[in-house]
Amino acid sequence: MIPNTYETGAGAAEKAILVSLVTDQVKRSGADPKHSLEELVSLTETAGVEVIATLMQQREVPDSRWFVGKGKAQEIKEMAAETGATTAVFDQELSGAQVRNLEEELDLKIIDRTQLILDIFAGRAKTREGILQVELAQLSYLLPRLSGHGKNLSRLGGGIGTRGPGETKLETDRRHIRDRITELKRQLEAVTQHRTLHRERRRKAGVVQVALVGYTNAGKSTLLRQLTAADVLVEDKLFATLDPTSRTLTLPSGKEVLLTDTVGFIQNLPHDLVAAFRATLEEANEADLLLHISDASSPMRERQQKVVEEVLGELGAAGKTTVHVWNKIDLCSSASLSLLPGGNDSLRISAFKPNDLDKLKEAVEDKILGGVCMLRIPASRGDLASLAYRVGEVILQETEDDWLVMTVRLNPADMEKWGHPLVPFQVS
Ligand SMILES: Nc1nc2c(ncn2[C@@H]2O[C@H](COP(=O)(O)OP(=O)(O)OP(=O)(O)O)[C@@H](O)[C@H]2O)c(=O)[nH]1
Ligand SMILES: [Mg+2]
Repeated sequence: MIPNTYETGAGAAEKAILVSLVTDQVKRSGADPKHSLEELVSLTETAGVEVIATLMQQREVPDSRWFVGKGKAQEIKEMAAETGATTAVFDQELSGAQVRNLEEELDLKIIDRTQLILDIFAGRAKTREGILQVELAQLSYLLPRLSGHGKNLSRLGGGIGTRGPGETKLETDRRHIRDRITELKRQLEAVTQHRTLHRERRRKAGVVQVALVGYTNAGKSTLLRQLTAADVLVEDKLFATLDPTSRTLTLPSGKEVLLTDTVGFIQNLPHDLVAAFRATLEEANEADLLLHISDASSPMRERQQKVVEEVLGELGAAGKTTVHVWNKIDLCSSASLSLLPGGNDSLRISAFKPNDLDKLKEAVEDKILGGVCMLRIPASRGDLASLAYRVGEVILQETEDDWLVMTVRLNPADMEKWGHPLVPFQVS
């Protein structure tokens, strides 16, 4: 039902004009509209569509009918006629009525930023969970806009914005879509439960979980690949990763942790979308340690870091133990590096430098393995001894009569979570 290719159907690449309306509200949001528009160019190209031009307009508030002003709408129309563009992509969310009005007036397919992101996600989703999440997000987006799509969608055929629920579904009544949303939520719940059980099992077994989180294209999958030799997709495209992948990472001490790659974040990610991807992002929420990866070479690096922190906050993962990692420093000038925000918890690396990877592993080790303590365990309790090995770094182990005396480096937070059986045996 959801094709995985970006073919336009017509053979030649679809051409689009990108439009950003800078309203007072946009100005207040803290996002830089110029950078946001540049990001929209990347998103559009990721969706396999050629960008013909970008237009910006300043207005206090959007026009209720056309979103942009009438003059700007005319300009888009003329430009499309000259260049053969068939689509206009807007950087801000449009109402159903605005989409309909613009489609009729401009005779173009009208897409907004959210729809474009959803479309890319639809092309990326591979696992059952991913596919369910994307469909849920698409339907939640479409429901309030059901009347918004006019004749143009069917006339123009395939291409961006037409993937997913499909026309026949769009024509069915809202009730039908609501039922489908309920059903998708139910199915997702079942998949999520399965994932939760899996995670619980890992936790009980004392497996330390580390999640790579960060803005899209920051280098999370590259790091998973470099650190664990995992065969994961790395691409200079936005949202290359949609489904979480986990691999075992061996730390310098030989201790093993589970490292998970997650979906990237982006600014103006609609709340509905975040909610739909909650199940996937739970991986981040449940991790013992977060590696927050940022692209140090991006002109928007600080804004991107903030966006990620905001989304983590929404997910309830704000207070988690985190290592901030500035990646891609090989692409930074020394001037740009000198302006990079520092702090004790932040590292500067290039994912392609083996020394930097070692630095990162050491930082993970330091965070996970805390202070040294001594455990006195009855020699008969092999289960406790192996738990100690799994949750910490055993520095020394000796036998005294019927006791095992172990010197172990344990993280207090980890002990609190799953080291309970060891607590009565801690002697110093
Ligand atoms: N020069 C340089 N490029 C890097 C570095 N790390 C990653 N890249 C490149 O950045 C691009 C994006 O990398 P990914 O690992 O796919 O990024 P991601 O964070 O997984 O992105 P999403 O899955 O889209 O969220 C790729 O072209 C990588 O080769 C680095 O340290 N230096
Ligand atoms: Mg990725």
